[in-house]
Amino acid sequence: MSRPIVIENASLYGDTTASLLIEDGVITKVADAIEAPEGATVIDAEGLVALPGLVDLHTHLREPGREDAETIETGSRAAARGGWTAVFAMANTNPVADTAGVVEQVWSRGREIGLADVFPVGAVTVGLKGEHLSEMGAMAHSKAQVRLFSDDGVCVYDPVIMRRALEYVKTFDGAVVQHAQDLRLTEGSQMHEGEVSAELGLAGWPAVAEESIVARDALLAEHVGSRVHVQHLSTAGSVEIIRWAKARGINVTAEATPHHLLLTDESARTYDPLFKVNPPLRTQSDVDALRAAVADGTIDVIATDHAPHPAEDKDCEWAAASFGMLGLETALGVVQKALVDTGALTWRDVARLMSETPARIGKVDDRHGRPLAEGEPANITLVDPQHAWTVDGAQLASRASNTPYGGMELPGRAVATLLRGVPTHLSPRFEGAFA
Ligand SMILES: NC(=O)N[C@@H](CC(=O)O)C(=O)O
Ligand SMILES: [Zn+2]
Ligand SMILES: [Zn+2]
Repeated sequence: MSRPIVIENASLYGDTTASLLIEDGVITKVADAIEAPEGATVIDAEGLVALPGLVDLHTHLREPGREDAETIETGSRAAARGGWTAVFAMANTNPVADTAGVVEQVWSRGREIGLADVFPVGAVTVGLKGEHLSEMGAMAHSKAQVRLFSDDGVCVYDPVIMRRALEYVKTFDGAVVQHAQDLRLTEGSQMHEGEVSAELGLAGWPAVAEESIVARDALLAEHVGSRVHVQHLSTAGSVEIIRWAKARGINVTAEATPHHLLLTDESARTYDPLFKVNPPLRTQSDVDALRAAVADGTIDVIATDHAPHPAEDKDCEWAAASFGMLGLETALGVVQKALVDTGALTWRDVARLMSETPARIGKVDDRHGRPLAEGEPANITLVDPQHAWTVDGAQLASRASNTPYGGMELPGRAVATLLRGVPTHLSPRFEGAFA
């Protein structure tokens, strides 16, 4: 049995101040003051915000196959440092996570490492090729209990395959998670299609390439009475379509990434491929629409799309570089900067967007995204909103260092993360307490 932990004077959800007692991985008491039991570790959380452990619905861990970019271990460590207690690992690995064997391997490796719960997302189609449905049922009934299926990296483009996938996931209450990108409209695309792409002479990626698929899939989900989740929403038009679909009662949810909530296509002027991402960074008016949608609940989740790439795939000219950027360790700070410090979100909203709702969509809300209350599993993130820090790609836990925020100051960060009462991340100020 581990030693009990007392977290004193934390600001729960940024609202009320309380102390928490944690015993055997469970929150056993929440009170104004708690007398520490014999042998307990006591943490002074004055000034810190306590949130339920964060749940990332969109992570790339790269294992198996691209361990030069990230492993389940380095990615789990990055997750823990970023305040995440659970991550959903995308299927675009090598081999692709399109069988029960691969998803079980990823799930078990996550358990073995123990720094975050790793929930594999299964591929919708065999090899992400978009032609034949994968063995979704076998993945759902494996010990990984897969509920989310995505060909992320590529769009499930064929409407008949998409329809069948939506019908199939209904049998185990799953969802199809879509990377909405019309393949024909984005052939050779390098960045958002607009004034900046025209000036820079880079091939454009029109907003309609995303919006047309979002609209199609909302209609397909309605037609077959199934559930669809749209990944990395990036345009104002996509927000309008999701708003319309929800008003119509369609079972659709959507996520936005921290980078689409902070950065714009103006950053492509640097020609630095660290800003090259799929979908591309859009305009300020798109960013404003995404922020408003996150605040009013049209967008349900903030997910990182943490996409590690080795230096050789980013230290090259823009057109040759891979799409994607790191996100796990910077997400909280970016969200605080873009949304909390600007007054758009409260910390309670952050708990909903980055823990409770992703846990519900991923069907792990019996374990994650739980209330900070007695009897609940002690998955807890302590955030220091005053702990400003300057991002340095070389200092991140990820094996890769492709962060677009290098040199940027972020206002706050996770200073402690507990997974079932076990510290998976402790900033230096707490290391002594646990020594
Ligand atoms: N987002 C990205 O730019 N890249 C992701 C794929 C994806 O999320 O579509 C990757 O796997 O590198
Ligand atoms: Zn994607
Ligand atoms: Zn992705």
